[in-house]
Amino acid sequence: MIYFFYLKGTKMSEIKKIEIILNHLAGNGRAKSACNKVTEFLEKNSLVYEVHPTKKAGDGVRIARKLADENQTGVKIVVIGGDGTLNQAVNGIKQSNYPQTPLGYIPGGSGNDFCRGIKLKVKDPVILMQTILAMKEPQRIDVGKALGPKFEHYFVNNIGIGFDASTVYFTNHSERKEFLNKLHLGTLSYFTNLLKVIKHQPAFGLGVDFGYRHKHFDSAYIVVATNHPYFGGGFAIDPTASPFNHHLNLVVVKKITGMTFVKLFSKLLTNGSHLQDKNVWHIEKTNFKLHNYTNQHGQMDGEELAQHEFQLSFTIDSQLFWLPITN
Ligand SMILES: Nc1ncnc2c1ncn2[C@@H]1O[C@H](COP(=O)(O)OP(=O)(O)OP(=O)(O)O)[C@@H](O)[C@H]1O
Repeated sequence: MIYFFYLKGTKMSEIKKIEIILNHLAGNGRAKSACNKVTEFLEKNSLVYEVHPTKKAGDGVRIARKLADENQTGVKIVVIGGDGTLNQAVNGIKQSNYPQTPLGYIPGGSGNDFCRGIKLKVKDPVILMQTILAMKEPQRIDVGKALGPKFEHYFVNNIGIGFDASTVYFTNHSERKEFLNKLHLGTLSYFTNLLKVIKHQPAFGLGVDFGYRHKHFDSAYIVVATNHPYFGGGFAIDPTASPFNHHLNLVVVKKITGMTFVKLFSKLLTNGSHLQDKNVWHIEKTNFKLHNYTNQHGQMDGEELAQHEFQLSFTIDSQLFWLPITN
Protein backbone atom coordinates (compact mmCIF):
# COMPACT_ATOMS: atom_id res chain seq x y z
CA MET A 1 0.00 0.00 0.00
CA ILE A 2 1.34 3.47 -0.87
CA TYR A 3 -0.02 6.49 0.94
CA PHE A 4 0.15 9.71 -1.02
CA PHE A 5 -0.90 13.11 0.16
CA TYR A 6 -0.78 16.41 -1.63
CA LEU A 7 -2.54 18.93 0.50
CA LYS A 8 -4.07 22.05 -0.97
CA GLY A 9 -2.38 25.19 0.19
CA THR A 10 1.00 23.52 0.70
CA LYS A 11 3.68 26.14 1.08
CA MET A 12 6.10 25.47 -1.73
CA SER A 13 9.10 26.16 0.42
CA GLU A 14 12.51 24.64 -0.20
CA ILE A 15 11.20 21.20 0.62
CA LYS A 16 8.78 19.99 -1.98
CA LYS A 17 8.24 16.50 -0.68
CA ILE A 18 9.35 14.06 2.01
CA GLU A 19 9.78 10.48 0.83
CA ILE A 20 9.48 8.14 3.82
CA ILE A 21 10.84 4.59 3.68
CA LEU A 22 8.97 2.73 6.44
CA ASN A 23 9.57 -0.72 7.87
CA HIS A 24 6.28 -0.99 9.74
CA LEU A 25 7.51 -4.23 11.41
CA ALA A 26 10.64 -2.69 12.92
CA GLY A 27 10.83 -2.50 16.70
CA ASN A 28 7.66 -4.55 16.89
CA GLY A 29 5.50 -1.56 15.90
CA ARG A 30 7.73 1.26 17.19
CA ALA A 31 8.59 2.41 13.67
CA LYS A 32 4.93 2.39 12.64
CA SER A 33 3.95 4.42 15.67
CA ALA A 34 6.80 6.91 15.02
CA CYS A 35 5.67 7.17 11.39
CA ASN A 36 2.07 7.88 12.43
CA LYS A 37 3.21 10.74 14.67
CA VAL A 38 5.43 12.13 11.93
CA THR A 39 2.80 11.98 9.19
CA GLU A 40 0.22 13.59 11.48
CA PHE A 41 2.68 16.46 11.97
CA LEU A 42 3.36 16.71 8.21
CA GLU A 43 -0.34 16.80 7.41
CA LYS A 44 -1.03 19.46 10.03
CA ASN A 45 1.65 21.57 8.38
CA SER A 46 0.39 20.91 4.86
CA LEU A 47 3.63 19.28 3.79
CA VAL A 48 3.67 16.83 0.90
CA TYR A 49 4.87 13.36 1.73
CA GLU A 50 4.69 9.79 0.57
CA VAL A 51 5.19 6.65 2.65
CA HIS A 52 6.93 3.74 0.93
CA PRO A 53 6.42 0.68 3.11
CA THR A 54 8.93 -2.17 2.80
CA LYS A 55 6.91 -5.12 1.54
CA LYS A 56 9.39 -7.90 2.18
CA ALA A 57 12.76 -8.49 3.79
CA GLY A 58 15.47 -6.55 2.01
CA ASP A 59 13.02 -4.21 0.28
CA GLY A 60 14.69 -1.11 1.71
CA VAL A 61 17.52 -1.42 -0.84
CA ARG A 62 15.17 -1.33 -3.83
CA ILE A 63 13.09 1.58 -2.53
CA ALA A 64 16.09 3.74 -1.58
CA ARG A 65 17.83 3.07 -4.92
CA LYS A 66 14.69 4.01 -6.84
CA LEU A 67 14.14 7.21 -4.84
CA ALA A 68 17.80 8.23 -5.19
CA ASP A 69 17.69 7.58 -8.93
CA GLU A 70 14.74 9.97 -9.25
CA ASN A 71 17.19 12.66 -8.05
CA GLN A 72 14.48 15.22 -7.38
CA THR A 73 15.44 18.63 -6.05
CA GLY A 74 13.67 19.75 -2.90
CA VAL A 75 13.01 16.15 -1.82
CA LYS A 76 14.26 14.64 1.43
CA ILE A 77 14.38 10.87 1.82
CA VAL A 78 13.78 9.74 5.41
CA VAL A 79 14.04 6.18 6.72
CA ILE A 80 11.84 5.08 9.64
CA GLY A 81 12.85 1.67 10.92
CA GLY A 82 15.66 -0.14 12.66
CA ASP A 83 19.34 -0.54 11.89
CA GLY A 84 18.58 -3.25 9.30
CA THR A 85 16.33 -0.95 7.29
CA LEU A 86 18.87 1.88 7.54
CA ASN A 87 21.57 -0.52 6.30
CA GLN A 88 19.41 -1.41 3.31
CA ALA A 89 18.66 2.24 2.52
CA VAL A 90 22.37 3.16 2.63
CA ASN A 91 23.17 0.26 0.29
CA GLY A 92 20.34 1.30 -2.04
CA ILE A 93 21.71 4.87 -2.18
CA LYS A 94 25.23 3.59 -2.87
CA GLN A 95 23.95 1.35 -5.70
CA SER A 96 22.05 4.26 -7.30
CA ASN A 97 23.33 6.69 -9.90
CA TYR A 98 23.41 9.34 -7.15
CA PRO A 99 25.42 7.80 -4.30
CA GLN A 100 25.83 11.23 -2.66
CA THR A 101 22.08 11.40 -1.93
CA PRO A 102 21.59 12.25 1.76
CA LEU A 103 19.31 10.20 4.02
CA GLY A 104 17.28 11.29 7.01
CA TYR A 105 16.71 8.72 9.71
CA ILE A 106 14.14 8.34 12.47
CA PRO A 107 14.98 5.32 14.62
CA GLY A 108 12.19 2.84 15.22
CA GLY A 109 13.97 -0.47 15.71
CA SER A 110 14.52 -2.60 18.74
CA GLY A 111 18.29 -2.13 18.96
CA ASN A 112 18.94 1.28 17.38
CA ASP A 113 22.70 0.94 17.74
CA PHE A 114 23.44 3.45 14.98
CA CYS A 115 21.75 6.30 16.88
CA ARG A 116 23.56 5.25 20.03
CA GLY A 117 26.84 5.17 18.08
CA ILE A 118 26.44 8.68 16.65
CA LYS A 119 25.13 9.97 20.01
CA LEU A 120 21.88 11.22 18.56
CA LYS A 121 20.30 13.35 21.27
CA VAL A 122 16.86 13.96 19.75
CA LYS A 123 14.59 11.07 20.69
CA ASP A 124 11.14 12.38 19.78
CA PRO A 125 10.28 11.41 16.16
CA VAL A 126 8.37 14.63 15.46
CA ILE A 127 11.13 16.87 16.80
CA LEU A 128 13.62 14.82 14.82
CA MET A 129 11.56 15.27 11.64
CA GLN A 130 11.34 19.02 12.31
CA THR A 131 15.12 19.11 12.71
CA ILE A 132 15.62 17.10 9.52
CA LEU A 133 13.36 19.50 7.61
CA ALA A 134 15.18 22.55 8.98
CA MET A 135 18.66 21.28 8.07
CA LYS A 136 20.28 23.09 5.13
CA GLU A 137 23.43 20.95 4.87
CA PRO A 138 23.63 17.19 5.42
CA GLN A 139 26.30 15.77 7.75
CA ARG A 140 28.88 13.23 6.65
CA ILE A 141 29.14 10.15 8.85
CA ASP A 142 31.48 7.19 8.40
CA VAL A 143 30.10 3.90 7.14
CA GLY A 144 32.08 0.71 6.67
CA LYS A 145 32.41 -1.14 3.39
CA ALA A 146 33.10 -4.86 3.05
CA LEU A 147 34.13 -6.49 -0.21
CA GLY A 148 34.50 -10.20 -0.86
CA PRO A 149 33.77 -12.83 -3.47
CA LYS A 150 30.11 -12.12 -4.39
CA PHE A 151 29.85 -9.68 -1.49
CA GLU A 152 29.79 -5.88 -1.58
CA HIS A 153 28.01 -4.15 1.25
CA TYR A 154 28.10 -0.97 3.27
CA PHE A 155 27.34 -1.13 6.96
CA VAL A 156 26.45 1.57 9.46
CA ASN A 157 27.27 -0.35 12.67
CA ASN A 158 29.29 -3.52 12.26
CA ILE A 159 29.91 -6.85 10.62
CA GLY A 160 30.41 -9.73 13.02
CA ILE A 161 31.49 -13.33 12.54
CA GLY A 162 30.96 -16.06 15.11
CA PHE A 163 29.57 -15.35 18.55
CA ASP A 164 27.54 -12.15 17.99
CA ALA A 165 26.35 -13.36 14.59
CA SER A 166 25.12 -16.61 16.14
CA THR A 167 23.36 -14.50 18.75
CA VAL A 168 21.60 -12.56 16.00
CA TYR A 169 20.70 -15.88 14.36
CA PHE A 170 19.21 -17.37 17.53
CA THR A 171 17.47 -14.09 18.44
CA ASN A 172 15.82 -13.77 15.03
CA HIS A 173 14.66 -17.35 15.22
CA SER A 174 13.32 -17.23 18.75
CA GLU A 175 9.74 -16.62 19.76
CA ARG A 176 10.94 -14.82 22.87
CA LYS A 177 12.14 -11.89 20.74
CA GLU A 178 8.62 -10.88 19.87
CA PHE A 179 7.42 -11.30 23.42
CA LEU A 180 10.32 -9.33 24.92
CA ASN A 181 10.02 -6.68 22.22
CA LYS A 182 6.41 -6.15 23.26
CA LEU A 183 7.77 -5.40 26.71
CA HIS A 184 10.38 -3.12 25.08
CA LEU A 185 13.15 -5.46 26.20
CA GLY A 186 14.88 -6.01 22.88
CA THR A 187 18.32 -5.95 24.48
CA LEU A 188 17.24 -8.55 27.02
CA SER A 189 16.05 -10.72 24.16
CA TYR A 190 19.53 -10.54 22.67
CA PHE A 191 21.07 -11.21 26.07
CA THR A 192 19.00 -14.30 26.87
CA ASN A 193 20.04 -15.83 23.56
CA LEU A 194 23.67 -15.35 24.50
CA LEU A 195 23.33 -18.32 26.83
CA LYS A 196 22.22 -20.51 23.93
CA VAL A 197 25.17 -19.29 21.85
CA ILE A 198 27.68 -19.90 24.66
CA LYS A 199 26.64 -23.55 24.44
CA HIS A 200 26.80 -23.82 20.64
CA GLN A 201 29.42 -21.42 19.27
CA PRO A 202 32.75 -23.17 18.57
CA ALA A 203 36.14 -21.49 18.34
CA PHE A 204 37.33 -21.00 14.76
CA GLY A 205 40.50 -20.19 12.85
CA LEU A 206 40.90 -16.62 11.62
CA GLY A 207 43.47 -14.67 9.63
CA VAL A 208 43.72 -10.85 9.76
CA ASP A 209 45.82 -8.78 7.33
CA PHE A 210 46.49 -5.14 8.16
CA GLY A 211 49.19 -3.02 6.55
CA TYR A 212 52.03 -5.43 5.83
CA ARG A 213 51.21 -7.56 8.84
CA HIS A 214 49.37 -10.82 9.28
CA LYS A 215 47.87 -12.09 12.49
CA HIS A 216 46.57 -15.63 12.93
CA PHE A 217 44.10 -16.84 15.55
CA ASP A 218 43.58 -20.57 16.18
CA SER A 219 40.54 -20.04 18.34
CA ALA A 220 38.66 -16.85 17.51
CA TYR A 221 35.24 -16.59 19.13
CA ILE A 222 33.91 -13.04 18.76
CA VAL A 223 35.04 -11.13 15.66
CA VAL A 224 33.55 -7.67 15.06
CA ALA A 225 34.57 -5.05 12.50
CA THR A 226 32.88 -1.96 13.83
CA ASN A 227 32.21 1.66 12.90
CA HIS A 228 31.25 2.76 16.43
CA PRO A 229 31.19 1.21 19.90
CA TYR A 230 27.89 -0.67 19.94
CA PHE A 231 26.35 -3.96 18.87
CA GLY A 232 23.44 -6.10 20.02
CA GLY A 233 21.29 -3.20 21.22
CA GLY A 234 23.81 -1.29 23.32
CA PHE A 235 26.78 -3.52 24.18
CA ALA A 236 29.95 -1.46 23.77
CA ILE A 237 32.20 -4.03 22.09
CA ASP A 238 34.78 -1.31 21.33
CA PRO A 239 34.27 1.88 23.36
CA THR A 240 37.17 3.53 21.49
CA ALA A 241 35.50 3.28 18.05
CA SER A 242 34.03 6.44 16.51
CA PRO A 243 31.87 6.98 13.41
CA PHE A 244 33.63 10.31 12.83
CA ASN A 245 37.33 9.38 12.84
CA HIS A 246 37.48 7.78 9.35
CA HIS A 247 38.73 4.50 10.81
CA LEU A 248 37.17 1.12 11.41
CA ASN A 249 37.91 -0.93 14.50
CA LEU A 250 38.34 -4.68 14.66
CA VAL A 251 37.87 -6.63 17.87
CA VAL A 252 38.80 -10.31 18.16
CA VAL A 253 38.01 -12.19 21.37
CA LYS A 254 39.58 -15.62 21.76
CA LYS A 255 37.53 -18.59 22.92
CA ILE A 256 37.26 -18.54 26.68
CA THR A 257 34.93 -20.40 28.98
CA GLY A 258 33.56 -20.45 32.51
CA MET A 259 34.48 -17.70 34.93
CA THR A 260 37.03 -16.19 32.52
CA PHE A 261 34.17 -15.51 30.11
CA VAL A 262 31.89 -14.18 32.85
CA LYS A 263 34.61 -11.82 34.11
CA LEU A 264 35.37 -10.57 30.61
CA PHE A 265 31.70 -10.08 29.85
CA SER A 266 31.13 -8.12 33.05
CA LYS A 267 34.05 -5.84 32.10
CA LEU A 268 32.35 -5.27 28.73
CA LEU A 269 29.06 -4.44 30.44
CA THR A 270 30.53 -2.14 33.06
CA ASN A 271 33.60 -0.11 32.07
CA GLY A 272 34.95 -1.32 28.73
CA SER A 273 38.17 -2.57 30.32
CA HIS A 274 37.73 -5.86 28.39
CA LEU A 275 39.86 -4.30 25.63
CA GLN A 276 42.89 -4.56 27.93
CA ASP A 277 42.26 -8.27 28.63
CA LYS A 278 44.85 -10.72 27.27
CA ASN A 279 42.12 -12.65 25.44
CA VAL A 280 41.05 -9.57 23.48
CA TRP A 281 42.87 -8.09 20.51
CA HIS A 282 41.82 -4.92 18.71
CA ILE A 283 43.06 -2.56 16.02
CA GLU A 284 41.87 0.74 14.55
CA LYS A 285 42.67 1.11 10.83
CA THR A 286 41.39 2.54 7.55
CA ASN A 287 41.43 -0.97 6.06
CA PHE A 288 42.07 -4.60 6.89
CA LYS A 289 41.22 -8.08 5.63
CA LEU A 290 39.58 -10.99 7.44
CA HIS A 291 39.41 -14.66 6.54
CA ASN A 292 37.78 -17.30 8.72
CA TYR A 293 38.66 -20.85 7.79
CA THR A 294 35.38 -22.62 8.58
CA ASN A 295 31.72 -21.82 7.91
CA GLN A 296 30.43 -19.40 10.54
CA HIS A 297 27.37 -17.27 11.08
CA GLY A 298 27.75 -13.66 10.03
CA GLN A 299 25.79 -10.52 10.88
CA MET A 300 25.74 -7.10 9.31
CA ASP A 301 23.97 -4.34 11.26
CA GLY A 302 21.94 -7.01 13.01
CA GLU A 303 20.93 -8.69 9.75
CA GLU A 304 21.79 -12.33 9.28
CA LEU A 305 24.37 -13.23 6.66
CA ALA A 306 24.23 -16.85 5.56
CA GLN A 307 26.84 -19.15 7.12
CA HIS A 308 30.09 -18.65 5.28
CA GLU A 309 33.77 -18.98 5.11
CA PHE A 310 34.09 -15.20 4.90
CA GLN A 311 36.91 -13.56 3.02
CA LEU A 312 36.35 -9.85 3.37
CA SER A 313 38.29 -6.66 2.70
CA PHE A 314 37.15 -3.78 4.89
CA THR A 315 37.52 -0.10 4.11
CA ILE A 316 36.01 3.08 5.49
CA ASP A 317 33.59 5.17 3.44
CA SER A 318 30.93 7.77 4.29
CA GLN A 319 27.27 8.62 3.81
CA LEU A 320 25.52 11.98 3.96
CA PHE A 321 22.78 12.16 6.57
CA TRP A 322 20.06 14.61 7.49
CA LEU A 323 20.78 14.12 11.18
CA PRO A 324 21.65 16.65 13.91
CA ILE A 325 25.09 15.56 15.12
CA THR A 326 27.40 17.33 17.52
CA ASN A 327 30.46 15.09 17.57
N1 LIG B 1 7.29 -6.28 4.91
C1 LIG B 1 8.27 -6.99 5.45
N2 LIG B 1 8.13 -8.31 5.68
C2 LIG B 1 9.12 -9.04 6.26
N3 LIG B 1 10.30 -8.51 6.67
C3 LIG B 1 10.49 -7.21 6.47
C4 LIG B 1 9.49 -6.38 5.87
N4 LIG B 1 9.98 -5.11 5.81
C5 LIG B 1 11.23 -5.16 6.34
N5 LIG B 1 11.53 -6.40 6.74
C6 LIG B 1 12.77 -6.87 7.40
O1 LIG B 1 12.71 -6.60 8.79
C7 LIG B 1 14.02 -6.78 9.31
C8 LIG B 1 14.25 -5.99 10.57
O2 LIG B 1 14.29 -4.65 10.26
P1 LIG B 1 14.97 -3.56 11.20
O3 LIG B 1 16.38 -3.93 11.49
O4 LIG B 1 14.72 -2.27 10.56
O5 LIG B 1 14.14 -3.63 12.55
P2 LIG B 1 14.56 -4.17 13.99
O6 LIG B 1 15.26 -5.48 13.88
O7 LIG B 1 13.35 -4.10 14.83
O8 LIG B 1 15.57 -3.03 14.46
P3 LIG B 1 17.09 -3.07 14.99
O9 LIG B 1 17.91 -3.71 13.89
O10 LIG B 1 17.47 -1.63 15.21
O11 LIG B 1 17.07 -3.90 16.23
C9 LIG B 1 14.94 -6.47 8.15
O12 LIG B 1 15.67 -7.64 7.83
C10 LIG B 1 14.01 -6.12 7.00
O13 LIG B 1 14.49 -6.58 5.74
